Amino acid sequence: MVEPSSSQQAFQAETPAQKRALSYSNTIHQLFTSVMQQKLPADRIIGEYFRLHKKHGSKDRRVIRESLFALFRWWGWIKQVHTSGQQDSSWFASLAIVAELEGHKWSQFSEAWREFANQSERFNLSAAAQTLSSVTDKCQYLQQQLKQASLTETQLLPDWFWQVTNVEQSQQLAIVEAMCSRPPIWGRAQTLSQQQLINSLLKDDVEAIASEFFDDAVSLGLKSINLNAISAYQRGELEIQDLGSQVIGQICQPQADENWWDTCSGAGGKTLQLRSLMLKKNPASIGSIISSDIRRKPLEELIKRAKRAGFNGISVAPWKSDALPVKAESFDGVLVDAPCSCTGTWRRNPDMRWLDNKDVVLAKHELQLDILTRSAKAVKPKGKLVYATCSLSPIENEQVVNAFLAANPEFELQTLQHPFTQEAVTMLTVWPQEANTDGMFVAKMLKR
Ligand SMILES: C[S@@+](CC[C@H](N)C(=O)[O-])C[C@H]1O[C@@H](n2cnc3c(N)ncnc32)[C@H](O)[C@@H]1O
Repeated sequence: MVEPSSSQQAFQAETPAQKRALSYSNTIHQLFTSVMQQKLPADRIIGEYFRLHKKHGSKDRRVIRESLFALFRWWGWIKQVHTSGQQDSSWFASLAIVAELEGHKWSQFSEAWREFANQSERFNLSAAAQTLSSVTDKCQYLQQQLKQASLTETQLLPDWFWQVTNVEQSQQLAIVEAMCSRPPIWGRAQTLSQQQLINSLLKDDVEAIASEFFDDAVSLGLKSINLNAISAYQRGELEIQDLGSQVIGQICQPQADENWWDTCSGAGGKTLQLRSLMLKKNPASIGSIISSDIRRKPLEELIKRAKRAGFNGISVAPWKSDALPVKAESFDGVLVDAPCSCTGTWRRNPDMRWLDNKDVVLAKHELQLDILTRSAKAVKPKGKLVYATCSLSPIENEQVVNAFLAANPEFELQTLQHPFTQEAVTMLTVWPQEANTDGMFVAKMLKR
């Protein structure tokens, strides 16, 4: 971590709000610099900071966290303002601008940041005259504030994102709009019905809304929640899983008596969904799932989560995509949720779009194809093979599936109905703007 700079001496803070605004600014600058220099996720840096600095109350944490994430969300524009890296007038301008762009409620602090910025001749910032709801409104507001800048909406995502995604121009604005807002927290009713879960959450003062797309999905809104204070979570009746990610289990459509292999299960978000879907079809389901991953820790976490839900039928088999850890040609279904660039999760991690570069998309193609090819050997005749990623790039998606199919003609693509748009497709990309989710990709193949 870098030491906070002594901006207090350079900028005149007289009122209590100005003093507080300077103190927040120091902390946010320290965290921002750490993320950029160490190239580590902002979530991790901020989590570690709050663990070590217990003095911050919940309001302080909110101002610091939301301002930090906002800087990354709007960095495509802000980097044209804050060019020095120092805690100078351009830094205060950046803080004031992102508070305005996000409509943050702490106007006493954003006013102070604006006053500090305006002490320099470079800036003459004013608050927005009205609520800025669209990215285009925001672009126009900022362009008026910064006459020398040349701003466009597509700058809010790195150039290389547009190069690796083949997005039609008519769709670009909708994608930027989604990528510059946060999706809600999505949950899944794991052992209860959707309505039973909503009723149970209400008792813990959490208002959940039923998803119109899946009868076990609920939106828990945008406010951060303390899961440990929610009884449905403690009893394993609720799992947190983005709605885009839930598409994958729905496409797998496991039958109650099937056996599945989840080859890159991580901590088992999708394993648990598969088992829940089996048990909802038949509470006496004799189906089973074997979950594998290169990392052992998440597999331990998966066992705990399965126990919390009271799920039988789940076991783990670590592997590192070498020799099969399971019996060949023995599974009704194999799910390959492959490691990828995670560009589809940028709404929740806006810093990653600036920390990563094009290489993250180009680097995993061979590994993805290798994992898919090896995993496919476990599918039995007439069995299903599902390939998924949370990438929005055809390089990690369609190109991997096409290369696999060319070398493995015994598999054929199945036509799918996109659950949000109802389109019939063979390769399904969930775009974040379709249903307020993360982005995902899925293709389902059948073994002849
Ligand atoms: C997209 S994540 C899986 C997320 C998980 N399925 C879920 O729903 O929460 C990809 C996983 O692949 C694992 N992985 C990476 N390389 C691997 C390899 N060579 N063999 C097996 N698993 C691997 C990672 O550890 C990571 O947990």
